[in-house]
Amino acid sequence: MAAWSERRLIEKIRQASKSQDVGLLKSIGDDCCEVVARNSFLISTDSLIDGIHFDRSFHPPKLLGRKTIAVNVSDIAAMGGNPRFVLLALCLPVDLEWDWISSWLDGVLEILDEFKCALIGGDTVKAKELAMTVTVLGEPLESGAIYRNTAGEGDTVWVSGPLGSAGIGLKILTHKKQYPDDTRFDLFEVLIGAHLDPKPQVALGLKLAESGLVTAMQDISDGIATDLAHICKASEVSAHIQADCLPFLPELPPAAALLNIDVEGLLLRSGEDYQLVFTVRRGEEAGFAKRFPGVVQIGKIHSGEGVFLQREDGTAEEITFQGYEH
Ligand SMILES: Nc1ncnc2c1ncn2[C@@H]1O[C@H](COP(=O)(O)OP(=O)(O)O)[C@@H](O)[C@H]1O
Ligand SMILES: Cc1ncc(C[n+]2csc(CCOP(=O)(O)OP(=O)(O)O)c2C)c(N)n1
Ligand SMILES: [Mg+2]
Repeated sequence: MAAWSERRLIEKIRQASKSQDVGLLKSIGDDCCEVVARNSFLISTDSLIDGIHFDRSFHPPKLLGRKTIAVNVSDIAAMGGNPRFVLLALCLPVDLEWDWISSWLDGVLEILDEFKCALIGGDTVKAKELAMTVTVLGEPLESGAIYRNTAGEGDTVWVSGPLGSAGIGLKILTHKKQYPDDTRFDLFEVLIGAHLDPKPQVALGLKLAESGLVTAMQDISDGIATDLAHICKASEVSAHIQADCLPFLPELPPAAALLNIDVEGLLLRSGEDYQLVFTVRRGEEAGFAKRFPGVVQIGKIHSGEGVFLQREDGTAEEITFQGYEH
């Protein structure tokens, strides 16, 4: 199978990236790109490394291309912004097949198109290991971005959708790698999809920011135990969440039972769901779930520090920063 070549790859990127964006003065092909700043930009960068962030043996390249952009766009969603421009830095082993990187790029371009986001530059180098770094620029609403450090006592804590799906999805894929003939997991495509092709909550993030009722927000990449702890630490408050309020898909418990994995641990600690966790200003929680279908109230902000889980049986546990660790 043919290996990739730098000139061919950059030509494919250049051809595919002819953006009509009026804010784009200079795109791919010069020392820098040049964009017009209307107000301010939200700017974030994140890397995906072979063997750490993905397993090429089961991650289809096109879906990995989508995920590479999705996890970065999710950081813009978490600030209540709109992703506009992306830079792509690629470290590629010399023997990487052209078909693989070409499909990966097709996934990148597909999701960028879905978010009306333009690829405006990057870098391509030969390297020992496969790694991709994405930088994304987004625009906040005129009313401003939503930060992590502005949750207040009496605010309620919410999540945008089911937790633990991506975590169990990864466990299923890892199991199927070892036992390819185990057909018991064929019913759990939705969980596998949550790992392979996560959906960043851009539209919801914008609506939440627009509502003026959300005091702090963050995306869930490392699990709520860690990501809610970021909000608490930055805001100098504590959060008390209810175990029986944590939302999950109906497919999760039977899949977890087959693999003998604890459901609560998946919901709190597995990460990569790219849902939003956010706080709603005190006294504004009534009617909030009706206004934003799918969002779920899971707890409340108090004084003090840390994140605490309360169970139905009356037991409580501190879970501060107990999410995914590299
Ligand atoms: N190598 C680095 N140099 C400078 N800033 C960094 C570096 N690594 C992380 N940061 C900053 O630390 C903060 C937390 O990073 P991270 O945990 O990766 O956030 P996220 O979960 O949103 O990707 C961010 O503001 C990020 O820009
Ligand atoms: C092969 C493989 N092993 C483990 C994981 C699980 N995993 C890798 S990174 C990660 C958390 C998110 O990554 P990070 O780089 O911390 O994102 P950030 O918080 O910077 O957005 C998880 C749950 C995976 N996706 N693939
Ligand atoms: Mg990061």
